[in-house]
Amino acid sequence: MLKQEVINEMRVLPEIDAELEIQRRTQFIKNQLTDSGLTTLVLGISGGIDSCTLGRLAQLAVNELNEETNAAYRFIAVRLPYGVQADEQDAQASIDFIQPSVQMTANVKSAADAIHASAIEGLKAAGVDSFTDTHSDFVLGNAKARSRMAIQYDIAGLTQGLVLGTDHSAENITGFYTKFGDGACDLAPLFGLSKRQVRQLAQHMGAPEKVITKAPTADLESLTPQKSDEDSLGLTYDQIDDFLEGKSEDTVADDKLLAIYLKTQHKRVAIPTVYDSE
Ligand SMILES: Nc1ncnc2c1ncn2[C@@H]1O[C@H](COP(=O)(O)OP(=O)(O)OC[C@H]2O[C@@H]([n+]3cccc(C(=O)O)c3)[C@H](O)[C@@H]2O)[C@@H](O)[C@H]1O
Ligand SMILES: Nc1ncnc2c1ncn2[C@@H]1O[C@H](COP(=O)(O)OP(=O)(O)OP(=O)(O)O)[C@@H](O)[C@H]1O
Ligand SMILES: [Mg+2]
Repeated sequence: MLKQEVINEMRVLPEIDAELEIQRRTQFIKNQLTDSGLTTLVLGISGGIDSCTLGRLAQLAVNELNEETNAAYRFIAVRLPYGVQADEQDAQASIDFIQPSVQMTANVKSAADAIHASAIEGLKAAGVDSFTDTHSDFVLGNAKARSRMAIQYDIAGLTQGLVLGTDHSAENITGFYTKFGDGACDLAPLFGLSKRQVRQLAQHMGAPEKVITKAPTADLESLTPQKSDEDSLGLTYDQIDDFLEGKSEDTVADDKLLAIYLKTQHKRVAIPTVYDSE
């Protein structure tokens, strides 16, 4: 039955030992970095709980590697605002908590605006112009996420780095990320955790309370700044987490979630070729 198949695919345990998950995922990051022969980890720090948690795990990983070897591993925490960000203080609180080897800022506004304006201009010149302001703003939101991805890969290229991704199972199951934007990365150390389990790890490591308890937001749409993920999805993270942890008895929410899962399946599979349909 689909529900159980999806639960199995998402790998979430009903209960976790936070300390063990921290050690296991830190070790995974260390292994990926040493196996790659590279020296640097790169991650955008938004002010949300996912990047706060993974940023700290990344810093723990490089701290341990530097204690164990003579090499100089580092974590670069990247602020990637689009113009001025409303929850900038939360991003700064995350950085204070993470204590990254390096912190830097790259504003994505000019890159994202240029990509979107070029597309609109070209389409209009070709006589295709039937999109509303709301639709255009939504698509620009995805250009922001893809600009963040491009900048992080630029930084990784310049610094012998790997790009980390914050995708966890509550995000993976909903496909609630931009394809080849924040969905693109070299490793996804939070996969297998529900949203409340990500918060559990953050709490255990001593992350700032205001970041742990804040409402998750993609914050991509300029017309609706700081819109909550739950409003966008029409589901609460408690409903998604209960499903993932095998605890949901809410068949209406389960069906809604499964419909979202099926609709976003193209984001989770390898790029199709002719051989997939033969
Ligand atoms: N059936 C199909 N088979 C193969 N490809 C398919 C497809 N349907 C769409 N596509 C392709 O995928 C594209 C749509 O995907 P995509 O560009 O991702 O766009 P889309 O899924 O429409 O939007 C991304 C959603 O993720 C949310 N998001 C994004 C980033 C971060 C976060 C966050 O929580 O922080 C949330 C965002 O708010 C929005 O609701 C289409 O333009 C098309 O190219
Ligand atoms: N303004 C930003 N600055 C830097 N990185 C960003 C920014 N916005 C998004 N990102 C990157 O994209 C990722 C996906 O965003 P997402 O909103 O899912 O995670 P989050 O903000 O860390 O946590 P939450 O989902 O609770 O808001 C972030 O974890 C971060 O790495
Ligand atoms: Mg966010």
